[in-house]
Amino acid sequence: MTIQWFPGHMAKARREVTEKLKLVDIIFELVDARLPQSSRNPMIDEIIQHKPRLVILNKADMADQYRTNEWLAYFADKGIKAVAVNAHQGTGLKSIMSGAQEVLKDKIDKMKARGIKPRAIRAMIVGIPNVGKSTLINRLAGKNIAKTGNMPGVTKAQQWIKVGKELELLDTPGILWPKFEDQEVGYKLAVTGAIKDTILNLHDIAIYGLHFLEEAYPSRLKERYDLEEIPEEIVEAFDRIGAKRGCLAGRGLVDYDKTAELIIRDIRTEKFGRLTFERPNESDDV
Ligand SMILES: Nc1nc2c(ncn2[C@@H]2O[C@H](COP(=O)(O)OP(=O)(O)OP(=O)(O)O)[C@@H](O)[C@H]2O)c(=O)[nH]1
Repeated sequence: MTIQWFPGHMAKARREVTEKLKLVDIIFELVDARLPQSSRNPMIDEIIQHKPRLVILNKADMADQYRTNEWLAYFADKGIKAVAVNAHQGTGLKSIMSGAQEVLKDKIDKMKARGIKPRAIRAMIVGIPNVGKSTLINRLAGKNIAKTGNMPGVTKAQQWIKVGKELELLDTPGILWPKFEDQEVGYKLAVTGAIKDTILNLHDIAIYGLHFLEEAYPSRLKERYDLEEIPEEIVEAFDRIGAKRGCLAGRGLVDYDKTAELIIRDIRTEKFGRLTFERPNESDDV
C-alpha cells in the first residue's frame, strides 16, 4: 500500500493513534537515526499529549555513530529519553526496555509505594512510513508477526504482543506522516528512501545527495567516484560520475537518469559508509 498524505489520511492516522493512546503507558516514537528531526511527525507532541515517550533512533547501523551520539545527547538535554537501535539485526533492544523503565520510573515507584504490584508496561510504536516499525515489532516479538517490506505503508491488524514479562506491545504501530513543510526535509526523506522516489524529481534528489556529500563527507565522495576534485558545476559532476561508472546513453553520452539512480542507490546502500543527514543544532524545536 502506498500512503499519500492528504489531509483526510492525516486526520485518520491521527485519530487512530489518539484512540489507542489510552491503552498504553508509553509511546515508542520511532525515528530514522540518519535524520532524527526530519523523520519525526511535526505534530507528535500535540498528538500524544503528555503521554510518556521514548524516542528510538532506528537504523542506527546506517547512521554516523558520532552524530548519533550527538543526537542522543541533544534529546537528553531536552529531557527526552532516547536510545539508538538496529531493529534489523536486533541490536540495542535491551536499551528499549531499560529506557521505558527509566521514563516510567516515578509512576512505577508510586505504584510500588501504594503496595500495587506493577504490571507489564504497555507500549505502542509510532512513526512515519518505512522507519522500521514492523521490523522492530517482529524483533521484539521474536517471531514473524507483523508484515514487513521495504515499500512505505505495509502495516495492518491488531493485538497485544508479550515481550518477556515486563512489556506488552500493541502489534499495530501508529503510522504518522513526516514533515513536508520544507523542501530540504523532503529531499532528506527521499534520499534515504523514506518517501517514494516518484514524489520528487530523481535528478533533484541525486543533486541534493551530491551537495550533501560534498559538504559533509567530501573525501568519501571523491574516493567513491575517483574524483580528484569535486566539479563545481553539477552537470560536470554528473558527466564525470556517469562516465566513470558506465551510465551511458550511447554515442559516449552520459545517461543522467541512470547516473541519478546510481548516486541515490549508492547513498541508500551505504557505499559512502554510514551517513547522518542532519545535526542537532540545525533545528531547536523538539
Ligand atoms: N539497515 C537497517 N534497515 C532496517 C532497520 N529497521 C528496518 N529496516 C528496513 O527498513 C525497511 C522498512 O522496514 P519496515 O519494518 O517495513 O518499516 P515500517 O515502519 O513498518 O513501514 P510501513 O509499514 O511502511 O509503515 C525494511 O526494508 C527493513 O528491513 C534497521 O535498523 N537497519
